[in-house]
Amino acid sequence: MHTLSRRSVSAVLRNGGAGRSRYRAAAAPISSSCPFNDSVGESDAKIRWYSVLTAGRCNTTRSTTQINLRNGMFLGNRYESTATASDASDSPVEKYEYQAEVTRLMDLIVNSLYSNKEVFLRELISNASDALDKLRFLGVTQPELMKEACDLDIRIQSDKDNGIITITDTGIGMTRQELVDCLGTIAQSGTAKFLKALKDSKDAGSDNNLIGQFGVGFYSAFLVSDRVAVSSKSPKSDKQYVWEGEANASSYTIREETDPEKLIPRGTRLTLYLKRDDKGFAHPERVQKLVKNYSQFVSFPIYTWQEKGFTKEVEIDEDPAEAKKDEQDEKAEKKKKTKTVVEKYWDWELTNETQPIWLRNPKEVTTEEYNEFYKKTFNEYLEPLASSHFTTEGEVEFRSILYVPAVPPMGKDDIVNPKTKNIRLYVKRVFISDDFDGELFPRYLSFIKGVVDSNDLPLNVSREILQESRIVLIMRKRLVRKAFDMMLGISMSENKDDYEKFWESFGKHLKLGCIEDRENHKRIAPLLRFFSSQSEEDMISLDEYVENMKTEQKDIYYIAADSVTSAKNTPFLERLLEKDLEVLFLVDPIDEVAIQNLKSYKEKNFVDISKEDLDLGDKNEEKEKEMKQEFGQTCDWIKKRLGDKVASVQISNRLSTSPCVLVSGRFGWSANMERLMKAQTVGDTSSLEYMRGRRVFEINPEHPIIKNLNAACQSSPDDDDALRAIDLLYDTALVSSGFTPENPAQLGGKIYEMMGMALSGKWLTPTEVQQPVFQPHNPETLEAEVVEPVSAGGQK
Ligand SMILES: Nc1ncnc2c1ncn2[C@@H]1O[C@H](COP(=O)(O)OP(=O)(O)OP(=O)(O)O)[C@@H](O)[C@H]1O
Repeated sequence: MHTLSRRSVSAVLRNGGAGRSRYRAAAAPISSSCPFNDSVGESDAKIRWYSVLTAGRCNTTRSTTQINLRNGMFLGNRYESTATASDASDSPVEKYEYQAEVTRLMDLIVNSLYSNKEVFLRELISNASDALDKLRFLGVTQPELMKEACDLDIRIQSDKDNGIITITDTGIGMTRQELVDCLGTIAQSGTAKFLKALKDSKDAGSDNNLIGQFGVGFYSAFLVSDRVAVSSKSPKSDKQYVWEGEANASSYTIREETDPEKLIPRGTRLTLYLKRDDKGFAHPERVQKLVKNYSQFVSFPIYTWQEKGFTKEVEIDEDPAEAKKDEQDEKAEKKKKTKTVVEKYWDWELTNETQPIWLRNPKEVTTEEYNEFYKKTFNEYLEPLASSHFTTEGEVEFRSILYVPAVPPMGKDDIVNPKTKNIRLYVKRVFISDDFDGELFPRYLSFIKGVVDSNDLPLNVSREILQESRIVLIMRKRLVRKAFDMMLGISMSENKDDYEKFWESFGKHLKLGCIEDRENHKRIAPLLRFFSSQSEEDMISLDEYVENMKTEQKDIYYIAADSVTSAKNTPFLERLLEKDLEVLFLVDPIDEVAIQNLKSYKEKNFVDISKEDLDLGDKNEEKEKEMKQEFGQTCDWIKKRLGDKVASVQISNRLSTSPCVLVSGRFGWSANMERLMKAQTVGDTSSLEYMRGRRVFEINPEHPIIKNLNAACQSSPDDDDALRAIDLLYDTALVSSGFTPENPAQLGGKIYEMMGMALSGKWLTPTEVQQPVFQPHNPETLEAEVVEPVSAGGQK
């Protein structure tokens, strides 16, 4: 712990922290570049990779703000330059306008009724910690950045009488240009996410919630401050600059720091001038409590400035009358009187736990601590569903804590976007990156969060190294295995709600895994859940299905449809239900492809009951032969009528109440797949015709319609009514089997025609039917006039 002698305490108080009056600014040109891109002789592509990750802000601002070429520098929207100093400093003060989004954000923050304002400290400490991380990382290859001999730490001092808080870090700091780029614009940070969520959210009342959910980074300082000063010294520049902004202002100022008392060796000092109602935040005990509460797991020491006391004995001045009395008392002992007093002084106090939690012995870490670490590190509000803390030794050494979140991230495209910043990679405790593209986890597992600390990777690890390294490959395998162990743990837990939550949030991810990760099929399959013909309300696992299989049942049956209702009413189910065989209902668009990729589970094949050659294990060759003899000719006759629409007509073994069904060829698309493919095809769909495969028309020989047609085939195969019945039968089978009819209007026409035939003579005589009930009164305007129906024996 960094402690100061009591004498130095007052010096520290005067200088605001780290004995920094030794450092003086020397005149030197200002770096004209982005923070970490192209400075300090940087040539190493590896570093540039990290630089791009961390300094995206510079690149994005160029297009959105005006470029003023002055000394070759990008100056943002500077619109006024004035030499009037707002401070003791006599350096010129330059005024800049905020980017439009920042103004909007500031407006929101300043006028927000957000009650949990204390998050400001968490956000600012997190920025300080990031700045220290960046310095430590860049310092590996550019030791000159760390030439100032100061510890990597964060110090928070508060002045409760004046309502001022200062937060000082010894991190990477900001050059003048970086102050403009970083604090006057918004980049791809949590703040940008906040703004996006705000845009997406229709409910204006949720603004306040969103501040809490995303954090608004640096600007959260304005939740509690009227005025904020950011004094920063980058190791890439010889000068220190001060950024100053006020709540409710559309501009900020930048000037050089020239007051020697205020110079810092490296890093950034934020001074918050608190609003009248928020001055309570400057109470040292409150600051300490907030740090303990929100920033316990920041991996750099955080010191807060605290009043301390120690007890000592002091002599008491004696009362003269008493003294005289004592003198007279010869037997009295010659002993001075003392009392105990408390001596007060101020000193820095280490306020957080600095040993990273993942380096601790798992036996000594409580679930609450793991959950707290998760919430603080990943800015989460809900506890994780599971966590796993482990160390691997041997070939590759690393420590890790992984978490399964309770909810998916905001944003619809996350399932296909592996870039989630969910895994924080450290090498020997140095933070390296959280920007991965599937290197540590396959994209379908990109929702897993956690930290990984490797002892084997080099500190200057680049993306190329990550992608090609054998070490990373082994790490990935182990991480994936641990992630599956966690998920299996949730699935086997007695608390069924947890797995339901998990499945709702990440079920789709696992199904994507069936398609993308053949190697882990055995791990994914037990985690899958489906509705079934015997469980329409609660999803079942494949294990439950297998346990419920009939002794003679060889396969796992499934049907894909667009809903449970469609699935349970499909004609394909008829015989299976009769035989009490369970059928899985695949109602999510991705289900069918996922199951087809799995192929089997516990040596039982998945069988689509809407495809040809369905074997229900009850083949009766004798009966089949008989049926063929009786209906063979009818099958040929129907095939002749339907032509190329079907590949063949066969006698069905899967129907009991429907007359017929249209099944897909074994290797072709099911009706469900055909529907999905059509929905996804843009433009001409004719190519789909080639890909959909063959269709087989199956007839139910027990059904009266088929029996009737069989008779027609024998007696009058050319009868128009019989042929039209075949057409209608085909079209109806198309619809009931889940396909889309090629010409729905024509099908409607056929049905009306049949209805007409069925109803003719039932209520009206043929002549009455000929008379229209409505007649145009005036053919030009087509206005209709109701004509009283003729009542000639029939009913209206
Ligand atoms: N203490 C600091 N030292 C160095 N740079 C800082 C410091 N505080 C902020 N910055 C710079 O200002 C930028 C803006 O900070 P801000 O907090 O608004 O966003 P962020 O940290 O990038 O993301 P988030 O919104 O998630 O906090 C940071 O990216 C960083 O470059």
